Amino acid sequence: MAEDYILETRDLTKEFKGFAAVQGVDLKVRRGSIHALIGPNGAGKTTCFNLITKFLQPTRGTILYNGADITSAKSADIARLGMVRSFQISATFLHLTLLENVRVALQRQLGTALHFWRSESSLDVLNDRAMELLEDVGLGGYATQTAAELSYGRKRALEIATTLALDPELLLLDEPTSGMGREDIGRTADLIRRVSKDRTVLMVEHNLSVVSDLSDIITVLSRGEILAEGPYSEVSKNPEVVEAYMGTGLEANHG
Ligand SMILES: Nc1ncnc2c1ncn2[C@@H]1O[C@H](COP(=O)(O)OP(=O)(O)OP(=O)(O)O)[C@@H](O)[C@H]1O
Repeated sequence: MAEDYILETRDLTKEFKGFAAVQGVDLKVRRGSIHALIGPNGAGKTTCFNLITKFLQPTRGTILYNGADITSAKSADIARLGMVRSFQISATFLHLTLLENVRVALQRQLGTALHFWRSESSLDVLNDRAMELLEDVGLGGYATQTAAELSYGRKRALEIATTLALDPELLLLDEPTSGMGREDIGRTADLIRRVSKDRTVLMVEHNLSVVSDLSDIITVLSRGEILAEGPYSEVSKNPEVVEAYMGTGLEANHG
């Protein structure tokens, strides 16, 4: 049976003044999987994400989403197609409550459905859905607090709730545990596992313990190119990968 890929890149390449930050990348993300993109600093992970989400235009190559060529699509079109990148914390409204923050995200998604706003009961529906999303990310008990009052880890969870409000089919997570302490890392990993149940997750993540726990498939980038791909058990034993990570404790980081 043919594999079902939600996202595919072919020969994806981005050059900055002749320097190839991403070169000839053929990435295949299987529907329903948690797929991690890892690699040493400067490997091209962020550039890849920026290309996929159309923040950057590739120098050459093709990007297919659900089989459709989105290489020339606009960044704003991508979310409508079901591919959503986790918001940066700066997109959170600190003076609003958590419930209001999620409601804003839901309203954004429903923005064009004007008829929806005509009835009072539709606002209740919105509140109920916002509450559900907060509960999904473990923030049900904080709904009436302002975002400013949250710990760093919980702000990141709120960011995931506002992202889920857009009901993504493919969720792109940008270093979801960066800057977190051990407890928040564990909570975030559980959250990612939970929200991945009925969607695909592609994440750039530096914490290899999180990567090994969560990922079905790992793509290792090095100097803009794919160095290895497979489950963590294979990839972490690959001598080229170990060498690329030399001194960064690829094995030591695990567990
Ligand atoms: N706008 C740009 N102009 C010039 N060079 C760039 C630009 N963006 C990225 N680069 C270069 O491309 C390479 C890949 O960068 P990128 O940020 O994609 O790597 P990364 O794997 O995300 O690294 P990190 O783990 O440190 O975030 C780096 O050498 C970087 O200096």
